[in-house]
Amino acid sequence: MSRYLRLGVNIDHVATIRNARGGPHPDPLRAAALAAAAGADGITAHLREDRRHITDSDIERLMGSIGLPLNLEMAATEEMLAIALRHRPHACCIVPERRQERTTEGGLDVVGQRGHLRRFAQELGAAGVRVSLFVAPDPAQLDAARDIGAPVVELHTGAYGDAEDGAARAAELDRLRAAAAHAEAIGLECHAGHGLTYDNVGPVAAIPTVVELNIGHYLVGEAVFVGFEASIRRMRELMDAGRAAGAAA
Ligand SMILES: CC(=O)[C@@H](O)[C@H](O)COP(=O)(O)O
Ligand SMILES: NCC(=O)COP(=O)(O)O
Repeated sequence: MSRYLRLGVNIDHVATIRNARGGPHPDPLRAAALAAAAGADGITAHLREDRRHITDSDIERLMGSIGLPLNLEMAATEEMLAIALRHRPHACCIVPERRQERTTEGGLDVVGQRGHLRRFAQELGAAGVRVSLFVAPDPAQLDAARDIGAPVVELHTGAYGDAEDGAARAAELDRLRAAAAHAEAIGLECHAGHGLTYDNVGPVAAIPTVVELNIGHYLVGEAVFVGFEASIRRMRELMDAGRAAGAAA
């Protein structure tokens, strides 16, 4: 029997639209409530160092009211650690961050930053927070994640999403499949996300050892045309269809 695949809805880019005008609308909290109504299993929000979308006040309000597990994405900085330890969300996903980047470009270098990241994994874990590390589908990064005591990895699916349809995309999918199998073999829970769309989600949902997808930008974009709940429900259908196809294969 195939494992349930959770959907974490990332609401960052609702805040991007709000911040374009500086007022309160559209409110990411309302988006979180709609996501819950549409069947999301969790809410993901990335508090960037430059606060370009989600703000401290958003995190505070989300913690108080969403009724779904919150996955706080954050860089491995002292400022973010203090915020996470103050709020103690259900989960923290540690991500790499560059102020100049347009979006999260790659995975963490866990191999090179083992010492630094170990303390974050330990302090957050001791506070009861589920820690995940956002990494490229690279077995060496997964081994390092396990070594420093992180229970979960989230595979960066951006390269897969950006790849041309055909051989390049198939190669990226193979990397994701192999990394997800490796995660299971070494005892890590495996999530995936970034750049997933209606068109590319199926094959990732079919990977049996991936148990959570975090999806945001595309859902918010589609919401402009069909509404936020409808975009989430459609994504959920496509995830379920992908999962079922994977189980039948
Ligand atoms: C880490 C990650 O993938 C998400 O946070 C998502 O991409 C939205 O945030 P950015 O677009 O600011 O990276
Ligand atoms: N960690 C990935 C995430 O939360 C959503 O990424 P995207 O769908 O906004 O690219």
